[in-house]
Parts: sequence; structure tokens; C-alpha cells
Amino acid sequence: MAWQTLPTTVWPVLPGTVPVLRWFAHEWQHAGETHALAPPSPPSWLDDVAWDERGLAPAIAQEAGSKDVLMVAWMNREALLQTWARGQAVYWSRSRQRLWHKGEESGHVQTVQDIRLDCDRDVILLTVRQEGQPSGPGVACHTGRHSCFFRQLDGDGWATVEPVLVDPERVYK
Ligand SMILES: N=c1c2ncn([C@@H]3O[C@H](COP(=O)(O)OP(=O)(O)OP(=O)(O)O)[C@@H](O)[C@H]3O)c2ncn1[C@@H]1O[C@H](COP(=O)(O)O)[C@@H](O)[C@H]1O
Ligand SMILES: [Mg+2]
Ligand SMILES: [Zn+2]
Repeated sequence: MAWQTLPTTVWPVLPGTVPVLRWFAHEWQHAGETHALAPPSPPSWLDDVAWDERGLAPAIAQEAGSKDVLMVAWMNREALLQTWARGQAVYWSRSRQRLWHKGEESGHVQTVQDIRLDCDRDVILLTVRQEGQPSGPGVACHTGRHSCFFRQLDGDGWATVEPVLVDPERVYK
């Protein structure tokens, strides 16, 4: 039945439905706000990590594809949660004592493809895509190199075996 053909006796009822709909919309919105304000409980898998006495665990960033080990940094619960939630590596900086979204200054972010925990649950392994150059290998290290592991023990000393790809002066203040 088209609305134009509704019996006239129904018409007085119709305006009443508007406040009801408004009330419903308000409650709906309010319910949404309430839900958003309630602190969500942290995922239980955070408790499965064997955090050290400082609440930290080392995190290795390994490049997808090449399998190169790019860097090792630290995570706390919040860093791991944010890494998982945003899909980009977030570490805990020990010297700055704050969360560190890798690439926040340089733009050299790490897109996370996989997160693993080792056998005794105290080391985190990230598989990442490393940003850093428009083309060619990514730049994980703040010296402008692909990897932080650019020193190789060579006889009686440490030889630098990886080139600087990006001038650190250009990407770091
Ligand atoms: N960018 C890096 C960076 N990239 C890789 N790494 C490695 O990650 C480790 C971080 O673990 P730490 O707990 O030692 O970190 P930290 O002591 O807070 O950092 P530093 O005091 O050593 O800079 C370092 O020891 C390095 O081997 C870096 N460590 C520090 N930085 C600094 O982080 C800042 C932001 O850099 P972007 O995230 O690239 O923008 C800059 O000031 C950088 O100098
Ligand atoms: Mg350091
Ligand atoms: Zn480095």
C-alpha cells in the first residue's frame, strides 16, 4: 500500500513516529558513545609474552622477501598492541622513555606483515616492509643504511660492509 492511500485515521499517528525515531537515533548514538568511552580490555595474547623485569622484550625487524635482519629494538605491551593495531612497527625507546613509531621523524616506517613470538616467548619477530627510498632497498638504520647490522668482524676489527643509501642529515634533525 502506497503511503498516499493510508486511511486518514492513521495520519495523526505518523507525526508521533518522528520523535520516536529521534529518540531511537539518540539512544543509538549514545550507546555508541558509551561503547567508545568504555576502555576496551587489552587482548589476552599480550599476557603470553614473557616481558622482562622492565616490562620489555627485544623485537627483531626482519625484511619480508630478502629476510635481511634490519634492526633490533624494544617493545612493551603498549608498543606491541599499537604495532598490531596500526600495522606499523611501534617500539619503546629506552633512552627517550616513550613509544617510538619507527619512521616518525625520518618517514622510514615499517609496514608489518607478520608478528611472531619465539619458543620461550621472550623475543618478538616482526616481518616488515621497510620504507626509505623511492626505489631500491629500504632504510632501517638512522645512519642511512639498509640494516643496523652493517659492521662485520674482520680479523682484528669491525669493518663497515654496507653503504649509506640516504644522507642521515637529510632525514634526521
Ligand atoms: N631511527 C633510529 C633507529 N633506527 C634503528 N635503530 C636501532 O634501534 C635500536 C633502538 O633501541 P634502543 O632502545 O637502543 O633505542 P634508543 O636507545 O631509545 O635509541 P637511541 O638513543 O639509541 O637513538 C637502536 O639501538 C638502533 O640499533 C634506531 N635507533 C634510534 N633511532 C633514532 O630514532 C629517532 C627517530 O627515528 P625514525 O624513527 O627513523 O624517524 C631518531 O632520533 C633516530 O636517531
Ligand atoms: Mg640505543
Ligand atoms: Zn641503526
